[in-house]
Amino acid sequence: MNKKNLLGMTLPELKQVAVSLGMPSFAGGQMAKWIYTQHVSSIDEMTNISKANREKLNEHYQIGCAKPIDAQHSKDGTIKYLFPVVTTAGADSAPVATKFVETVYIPEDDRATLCVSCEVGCKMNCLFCQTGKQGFEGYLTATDILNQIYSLPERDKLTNIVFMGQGEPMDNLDNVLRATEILTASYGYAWSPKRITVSSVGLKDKLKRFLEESQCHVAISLHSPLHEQRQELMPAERGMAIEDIVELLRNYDFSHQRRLSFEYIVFGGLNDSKAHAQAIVRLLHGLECRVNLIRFHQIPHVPLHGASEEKMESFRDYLTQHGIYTTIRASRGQDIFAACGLLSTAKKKAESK
Ligand SMILES: C[S@@+](CC[C@H](N)C(=O)[O-])C[C@H]1O[C@@H](n2cnc3c(N)ncnc32)[C@H](O)[C@@H]1O
Ligand code: SF4
Repeated sequence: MNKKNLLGMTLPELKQVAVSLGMPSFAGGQMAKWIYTQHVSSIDEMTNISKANREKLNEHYQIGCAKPIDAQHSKDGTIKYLFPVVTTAGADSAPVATKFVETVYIPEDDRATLCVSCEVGCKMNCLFCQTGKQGFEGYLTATDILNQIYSLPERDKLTNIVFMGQGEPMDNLDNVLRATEILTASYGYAWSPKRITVSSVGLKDKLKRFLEESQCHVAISLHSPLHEQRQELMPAERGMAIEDIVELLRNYDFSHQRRLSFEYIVFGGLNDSKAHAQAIVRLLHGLECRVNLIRFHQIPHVPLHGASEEKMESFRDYLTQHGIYTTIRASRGQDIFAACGLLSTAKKKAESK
């Protein structure tokens, strides 16, 4: 019999588990503490729950955590981990297979960021992204999203989490929302939503739901302010155009705690002209946001190249001078293929056998 995972359950669900096994409902609160505060790896470690009750729990449930099976170290301190995950065919479907995802730990002077994955591969097929080239291989459960944090050797050093690994968060929204709820709930990790950023290409209806149901920071992958060109780079533009994404975002408040940013890979000779910068200024006019310029990380068989450093700086300066605070994001972990858009576990299954 497949045991159910406790990691990824909300407090009401843990209480429900307790009651269903004839335990008092407060045992659900005890379980939440053991899991989300103590990070136990087995039910037997929950020592304030009686042995008889732990035995009952063990019959049907497990924690659901799993250590990374590989780690690659970059010369800049970035570490890329390979986690086993049990994918599902749909948000509520039964497990289908064990696959792998990559998770990137990025230490800096005063912070440590974890870039987590929410899918194996991705359906969105952006022209410039290695994960997109992998194709879609399955949704991660909330257990497996949270396990990337739970079982991370540097877990206690983390200051920030970004959903910028493999997959499109809006395409696996139920599980992403469940994970962010547990990360921010007082019974869970009790993190401020200000420490979590969810990055998306923008999917119709899903983005709206995310904006309404979460308080986490939002990053939108922009890459071109022009409909035709964005569509060529990112097929998702056909489902939700950038103008509609921006219109939707205008309904929410980003002037206080919650931050909105736009990510923009600067491709040489493609989207780095003054006309592009002007179009971005027009598109984002009056919206409280910032722009992050990203260096293109070259992937095989794609006829795109990154803009020069000089071009990136003048693009940044133009936007900043026209009222849009713009920064150039440092590339991290490029030597171990851990930088933005380089994650792929297409071959990992075969290699690990
Ligand atoms: C891999 S995506 C994951 C999150 C989400 N699916 C998205 O696209 O926003 C994270 C960021 O990496 C960027 N990215 C993808 N491929 C890249 C590449 N080859 N070089 C630099 N950035 C890339 C994406 O555009 C996005 O802004
Ligand atoms: S950039 Fe994001 S949405 Fe596009 S293919 Fe890569 S992971 Fe998917």
